[in-house]
Amino acid sequence: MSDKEIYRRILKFTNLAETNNKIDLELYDKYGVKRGLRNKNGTGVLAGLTEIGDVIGYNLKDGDKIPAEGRLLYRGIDVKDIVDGFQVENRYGFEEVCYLLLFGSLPTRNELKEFNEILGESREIPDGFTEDMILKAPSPNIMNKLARSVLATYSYDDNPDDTSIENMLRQCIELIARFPILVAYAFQAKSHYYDNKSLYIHNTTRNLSTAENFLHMLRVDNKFTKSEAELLDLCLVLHAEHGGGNNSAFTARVVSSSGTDTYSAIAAAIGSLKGPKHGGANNKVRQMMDDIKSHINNWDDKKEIADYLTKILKKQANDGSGLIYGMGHAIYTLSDPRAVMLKKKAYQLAIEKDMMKEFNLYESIENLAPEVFAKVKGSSKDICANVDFYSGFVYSMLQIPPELYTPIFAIARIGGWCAHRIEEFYGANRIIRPAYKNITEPSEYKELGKR
Ligand SMILES: CC(=O)SCCNC(=O)CCNC(=O)[C@H](O)C(C)(C)COP(=O)(O)OP(=O)(O)OC[C@H]1O[C@@H](n2cnc3c(N)ncnc32)[C@H](O)[C@@H]1OP(=O)(O)O
Ligand SMILES: O=C([O-])CC(=O)C(=O)O
Repeated sequence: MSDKEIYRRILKFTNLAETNNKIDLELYDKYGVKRGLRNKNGTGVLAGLTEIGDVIGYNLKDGDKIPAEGRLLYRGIDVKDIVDGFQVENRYGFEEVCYLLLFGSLPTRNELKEFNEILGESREIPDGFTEDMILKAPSPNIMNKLARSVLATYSYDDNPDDTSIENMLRQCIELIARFPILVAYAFQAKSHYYDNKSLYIHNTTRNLSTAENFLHMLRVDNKFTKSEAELLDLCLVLHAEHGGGNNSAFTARVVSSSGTDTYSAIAAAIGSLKGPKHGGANNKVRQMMDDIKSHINNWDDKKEIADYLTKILKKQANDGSGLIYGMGHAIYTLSDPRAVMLKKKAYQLAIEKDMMKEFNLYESIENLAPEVFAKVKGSSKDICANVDFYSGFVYSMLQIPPELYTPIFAIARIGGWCAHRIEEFYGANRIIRPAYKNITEPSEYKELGKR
């Protein structure tokens, strides 16, 4: 059968699939179902307890949501204080944050040293893995390759299904240590096999920080500056964790709750993070900005920008999704503290690199989007720039290519996912199994000839 014929038949089935998979949105109200596990006022349905991350975006007064500036706490400590703490001591912070997320308290100097040494030792990936699992099976998408590499790791692990806490911790620490390598090699394979570039497979290092090691593996000449590594380290710290309800952590928790192995749960979380409404939004912001730049004549003309944002919201421009990527959040209302910090960095870098024209365009979009959103959608929902809005701009100034924006998010978030897996497994210890109400009328099976 020709491809054309297959396509024609699929189109026919598409109409059926479309017609038979629509659920009348009013039924959600009728049966009291919380669509997207969200309450009427936009707050999330309470689905669990956690001690890992706390995301604060509003206050509740008599059941009403009162918008507030955003705050993010890791194990009860404000992420801003964590950042100030390691920066003032002129050291890297990501490993300290992973320790905090996994074990629940800040490490002493000696504990941090021991933890860093284990991470360094765990970077070594199994013999033959790079050749057989990465170079022989590249992917045009690094997140896809990362998920497949995590699943493939199962068959290189002598004890993959042992869910004792010590074995799970070993697997988690190895994944935290190896994500930068898996991402760097997946990127090199993609560049070589899909983009016709030379292949660079640099050996990993033991004594460098996670951020330094990643830049070392990524750059053709292994070179990077201290300030570049510090900037990447800050990005990793800011992306490491976001509570139990964010889509990828919740995915890791749902999958873990069935009792399955670490690799299955983490591969599923990677799949979630890849989505354009979650971690994939950072690359979508970059594509949207390219689209906006190519359609707007005067980047200083606020009306022209607002008109184009209106078109985006009406699904008449950009990718037709109707979304202004990098804007809006399920919890934050007035501000996402990570976006505030990344914006400051973006501003400093824009001055240094003579990119203020571009920075100003980002800022205009950030400022105009909420009012255009309110006007077009007739919604009183507060939307602010989220972590994905300025991160790509920052990465671009580190000469990091766009296809690595979301994988870098994963290199950071593996810390949070592992903490949530362990907490779900040992804290909650119940298979997550909500209910779905079936709303179809019962019908009879008919013989093939009588349909
Ligand atoms: C790391 C992260 O995951 S941060 C988030 C990254 N994602 C993005 O930047 C993508 C753009 N933003 C969004 O899609 C949303 O703001 C989300 C998914 C992040 C959060 O959404 P929520 O706050 O839960 O809003 P919810 O899904 O209830 O949407 C309410 C309405 O606002 C719309 N909306 C929310 N944000 C946006 C946006 N940025 N652009 C256009 N419409 C938006 C929704 O499409 C929906 O419209 P509808 O009722 O017509 O279907
Ligand atoms: O909390 C969310 O819904 C998404 C988010 O910002 C994150 O996971 O970092």
